[in-house]
Amino acid sequence: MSTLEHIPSSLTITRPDDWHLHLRDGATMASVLPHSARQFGRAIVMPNLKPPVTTTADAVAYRERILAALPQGMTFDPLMVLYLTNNTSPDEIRRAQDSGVVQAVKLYPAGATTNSDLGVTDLKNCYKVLEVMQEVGMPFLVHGEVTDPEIDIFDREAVFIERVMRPLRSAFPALSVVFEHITTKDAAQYVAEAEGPIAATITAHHLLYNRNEIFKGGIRPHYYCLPILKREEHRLALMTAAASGDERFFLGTDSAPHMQGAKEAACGCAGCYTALHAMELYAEAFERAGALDKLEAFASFNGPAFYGLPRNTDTITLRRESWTLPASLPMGDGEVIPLNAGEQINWKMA
Ligand SMILES: NC(=O)N[C@@H](CC(=O)O)C(=O)O
Repeated sequence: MSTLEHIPSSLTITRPDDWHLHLRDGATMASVLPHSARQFGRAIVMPNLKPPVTTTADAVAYRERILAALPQGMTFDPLMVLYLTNNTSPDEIRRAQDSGVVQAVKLYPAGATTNSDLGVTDLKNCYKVLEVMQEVGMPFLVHGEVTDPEIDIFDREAVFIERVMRPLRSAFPALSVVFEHITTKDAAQYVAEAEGPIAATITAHHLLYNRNEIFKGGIRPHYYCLPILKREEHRLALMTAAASGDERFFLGTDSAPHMQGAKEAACGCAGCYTALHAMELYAEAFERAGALDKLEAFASFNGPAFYGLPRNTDTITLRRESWTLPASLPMGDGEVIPLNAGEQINWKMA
């Protein structure tokens, strides 16, 4: 599919799911929801609210707020996640499992990213909890970056594999782990080759861009996210993994809205907003890689297989049609600037 004549004018695939989404809460959530629900049947909803979603009761209440904010006529199944802290109890995991609402538990190493201050300082504090998760089959979603300030920001994921991921998985070999939003060839290779139940999500922006994008013609805060964009060799390895057909790799947008002022600031927040146009961006990435025929497995099959859920039964259609992204999106009482704001994009959700 390297030449234009081989590119289809439209693409109909099983409805995809987003296995890593920041919906936030309140008015922002109400604005994000229709963007995600238009494309995706379900999403793994990140728990890094302020305060974070640390209990089953919090997750149930958050899910109800999401469903109440869903526009009439739209369907969307929010899959809830607990935020692991040093104080999470094994009983909380059993409650979560019994609830049928909580699908996974998330590791935010303390200080790694947005709203991670209450995250885990040392995974050893959580071994009793991880034992129960392994026993009941609760997946562990891992933000895979060390927080050691001595480690260069571009190396934090690779160092995490050696310092945290390998010891974790040798202590809990039957624990299902999702290495969230991988950004390096090291992580792609680790996930492809590791033994046992492991998978990884990959964002659209890490498939499309390398770190030059952050500095093209000046500093461009809307391309700053965590884990940060890496070198081209890493982008290529991620694209190869996503298009390989390997069931361990699946779609997770990590779409993360921050208000314009919080990003365009002296110390701006990390996060790219892609919920508006995620499938269009993934289609663009897979088209450039000559791998449009691999998009459906990555977006719609591999995730449910890993989570033990059925595939969605309806479809979406993407047309190869250029359109211009809005320059900004009103959200709550502010504006969010989507990734590629004001630029042309070659695919359009029908
Ligand atoms: N991806 C980001 O850069 N930011 C996310 C947090 C996260 O997933 O790291 C956010 O919540 O803003």
